[in-house]
Amino acid sequence: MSDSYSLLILPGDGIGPEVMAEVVKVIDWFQANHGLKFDLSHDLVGGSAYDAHGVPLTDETMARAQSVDAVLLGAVGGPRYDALDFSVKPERGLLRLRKEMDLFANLRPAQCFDALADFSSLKREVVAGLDIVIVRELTSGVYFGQPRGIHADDNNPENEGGRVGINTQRYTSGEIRRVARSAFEMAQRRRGKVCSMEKANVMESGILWREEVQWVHDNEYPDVELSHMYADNGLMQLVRQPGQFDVILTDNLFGDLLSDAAAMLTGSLGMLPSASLGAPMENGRPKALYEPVHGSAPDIAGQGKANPIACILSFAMALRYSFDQGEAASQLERAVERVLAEGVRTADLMGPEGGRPVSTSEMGDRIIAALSA
Ligand SMILES: NC(=O)C1=CN([C@@H]2O[C@H](COP(=O)(O)OP(=O)(O)OC[C@H]3O[C@@H](n4cnc5c(N)ncnc54)[C@H](O)[C@@H]3O)[C@@H](O)[C@H]2O)C=CC1
Ligand SMILES: CC(C)CC(=O)C(=O)O
Ligand SMILES: [Mg+2]
Repeated sequence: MSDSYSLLILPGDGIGPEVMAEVVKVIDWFQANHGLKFDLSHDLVGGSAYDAHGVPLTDETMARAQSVDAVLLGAVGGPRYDALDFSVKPERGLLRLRKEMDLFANLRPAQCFDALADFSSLKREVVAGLDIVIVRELTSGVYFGQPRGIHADDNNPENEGGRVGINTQRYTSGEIRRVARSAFEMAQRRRGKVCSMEKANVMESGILWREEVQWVHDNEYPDVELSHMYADNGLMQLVRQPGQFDVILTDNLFGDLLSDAAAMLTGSLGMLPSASLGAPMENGRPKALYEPVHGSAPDIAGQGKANPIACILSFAMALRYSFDQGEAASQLERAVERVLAEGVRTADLMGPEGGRPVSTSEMGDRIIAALSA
């Protein structure tokens, strides 16, 4: 194992740089107090890369991302870039990173800290103690399938407006099997249950998904309890009785929707971290990108209101999955838990009784203080 880990920091747009600044403080703390050494480099992605270079991700940044131990990303996008050509929209930069690094397994844990059980929009008894992981396929499906585009619908005089928009849901059996293995392995380390979600009742890709997940289960992980659910029912069940789930395995689009909904079980979208992992490299560790589940939150950007916890907990996932520093990861998670238990809240976590919310940087400082305590 190398004694210094290389980490590429891509803050991105909107609240991305604000929450990332707090993560950098946390990284500095671990360097100063934990004997860990990080070789940090910073670069642009999304709208900020477009502003500087005319593209949302340069080839140079892509090459750097391929060469480091891990990438940490804030968020991309914003209304300033809405009118750009689709090919250079900020989100294309992030999708290129995911695709070219082949980060097929997106782990999105949703944990309800006890101190926040009253801040979810659901009742305390529904969310208290919640601890689930969504394993979302990240490099295929309808976000990447061909054909795609917006075309003239020339031979269809009955189409008022005359255009057609196309996206294609496409999955190969190999793509399904490899992400299924990630979910089963995650379940083996947890409570041993996987629920796979698709729409096999109306989509052929859903039928293939169900069959291949079942195949991987029966042939390789028969010890894990596997169930299948249609994704629409799955989302309903997630808000009805989330505690019935351990690991949820699903495709790219459904995973995107399910994980934003799962965020509200934890109190705020500002709480949910994620790890996007590829196959193991020669050193045995996976290619990896860590990022909060949330976006660039243009409605609060630049105001010091963003909750940095999702991004900080994403770094905890990096400590665990890329740097083999499970104890340091747990220490950081406990520091977050302690700060929340002390009643420290950013604005997104304020209950109806109000109180004074802390700023993004105050929250970062409190977490550092808890690490030091
Ligand atoms: N991974 C990424 O970089 C993602 C980027 N986006 C992009 O972000 C932009 C905004 O998208 P939205 O749909 O508004 O989603 P969003 O996740 O940026 O915001 C949704 C709501 O949650 C709040 N929120 C999000 N993160 C928060 C945090 N850390 N602390 C406090 N409140 C927070 C926002 O203020 C907003 O009210 C779009 O351009 C979208 O494409 C969206 C999702 C993921
Ligand atoms: C590329 C992102 C904007 C898509 C998304 O919302 C996500 O991955 O959570
Ligand atoms: Mg999303």
